[in-house]
Amino acid sequence: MEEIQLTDEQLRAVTAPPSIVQVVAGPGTGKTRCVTARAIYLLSMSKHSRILVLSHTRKAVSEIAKRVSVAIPSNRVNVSYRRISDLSRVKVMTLHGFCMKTARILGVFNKNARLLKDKEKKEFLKKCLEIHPVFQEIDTIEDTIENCKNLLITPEEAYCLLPEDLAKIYEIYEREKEEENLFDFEDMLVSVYRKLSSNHKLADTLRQQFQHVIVDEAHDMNKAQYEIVRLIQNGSFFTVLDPNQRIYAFRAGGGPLHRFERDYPYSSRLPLTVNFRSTRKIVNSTNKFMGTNIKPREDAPEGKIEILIQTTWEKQAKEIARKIIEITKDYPNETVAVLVRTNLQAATIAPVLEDYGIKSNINVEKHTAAHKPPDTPKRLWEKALSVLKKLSSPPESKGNGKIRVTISTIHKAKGREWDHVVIPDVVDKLPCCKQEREEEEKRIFYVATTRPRKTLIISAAEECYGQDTNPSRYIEYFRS
Ligand SMILES: Nc1ncnc2c1ncn2[C@@H]1O[C@H](COP(=O)(O)OP(=O)(O)OP(=O)(O)O)[C@@H](O)[C@H]1O
Repeated sequence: MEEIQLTDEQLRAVTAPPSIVQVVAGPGTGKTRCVTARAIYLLSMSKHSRILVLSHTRKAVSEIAKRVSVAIPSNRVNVSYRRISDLSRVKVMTLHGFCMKTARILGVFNKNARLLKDKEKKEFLKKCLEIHPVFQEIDTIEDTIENCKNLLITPEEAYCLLPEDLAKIYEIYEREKEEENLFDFEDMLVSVYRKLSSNHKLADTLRQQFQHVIVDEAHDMNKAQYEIVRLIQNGSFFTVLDPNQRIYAFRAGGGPLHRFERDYPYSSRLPLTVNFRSTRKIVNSTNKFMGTNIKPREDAPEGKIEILIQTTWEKQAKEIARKIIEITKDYPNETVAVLVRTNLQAATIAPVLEDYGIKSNINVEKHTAAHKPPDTPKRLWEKALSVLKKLSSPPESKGNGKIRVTISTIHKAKGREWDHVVIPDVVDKLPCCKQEREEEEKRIFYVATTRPRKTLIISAAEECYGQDTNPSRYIEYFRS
């Protein structure tokens, strides 16, 4: 059993009366810690209450579930130990998992309906494009349809919002899918929302099931998810969020953020102001970069930030490998992560590290797939692939084979932390990467730079995947 230590401001959030509470706080300030402590606190308040904790990723869900199962609250929180031992009253689920389960309970799809898996979806969409050709990249069409559904926009409404061709293909996709008795991932959200919003009795039954709803990382909820949670919460609704870590806008995430205050005008908004994760230097630089004012914890060490600039991508990758060997020699039991924007970066850096005896656990996202990104010219793509081959040339020095690092996309790294973090390819325009809007790119970089506990290494090359590049302007904020 592990006691959860809480500061005064964390304690205030955890023990706020069960009503509508929004904890708005920066990275490393203990939001996830508060989610865990709040679940246990609510569990202890009544022997009948049931608590639903929702998060976005399976990793986050298993982490919260693990923490809830081994945690006891700080002795400053008055709880009944007998009550908190009944963990069956806390359900920790992903938002998608919850919607899937609810869809099944509500019987929103008929018995023979089949889920259209991601891989099949593209093939299915191609068939629809034979009925009505649209001269756009298939990925763009797929994203558009997905986003419409996440925003609860019907095909009829899409005609007022999108170019006619895109609205038409959305309409055809929906029609053909229904005819073939198929449904996709987003249908689960849309159908659950429609069923609950049109049948108040059903929504009421669900509301009786959980007396308290807690949502972690609420800044990445899309409209469909937000509306569903709104329909099933019963007046005790605790959310934690950081608007500066909103990195799923490209999938319509974060849209409902501004709705919260309007929908819940009497909610309590509680801040957390101290970062417990990172060194002073990291907290101060990320503050400067994002214009935030988060305090480092009192005993935070000064720490260091290193900037590496190399002439070529290959030299950069080798320098990163050497740095990792150096770090793990000094701190053999500490964790190291290389955080990237794209699957291609993960695929290209892993073999270089391996040549140096560094093994990688790769954690990439299907939405940043390593297939050719839509706006990459064929010539550039071939060059990028040839980089992969060239990297098999013998390196200068080998590691001892015992070093392990995590290579993760930044999207998969949210909510996580490591002792040492390397961010490669911090350039103004990364080739082979479909860049998001400036503000979103900034938030993505912010998420990456706020993951390390001790060392942050920011790296760039003047040539990436065969293309001339400039080190990003972002780097200036991290120089001493
Ligand atoms: N009161 C505290 N005392 C000591 N350590 C703490 C305290 N609160 C949080 N921490 C530690 O600080 C780190 C960050 O906490 P947590 O992951 O809960 O932050 P977060 O706000 O969810 O971060 P992010 O938004 O960046 O994911 C963790 O290692 C956690 O154990």
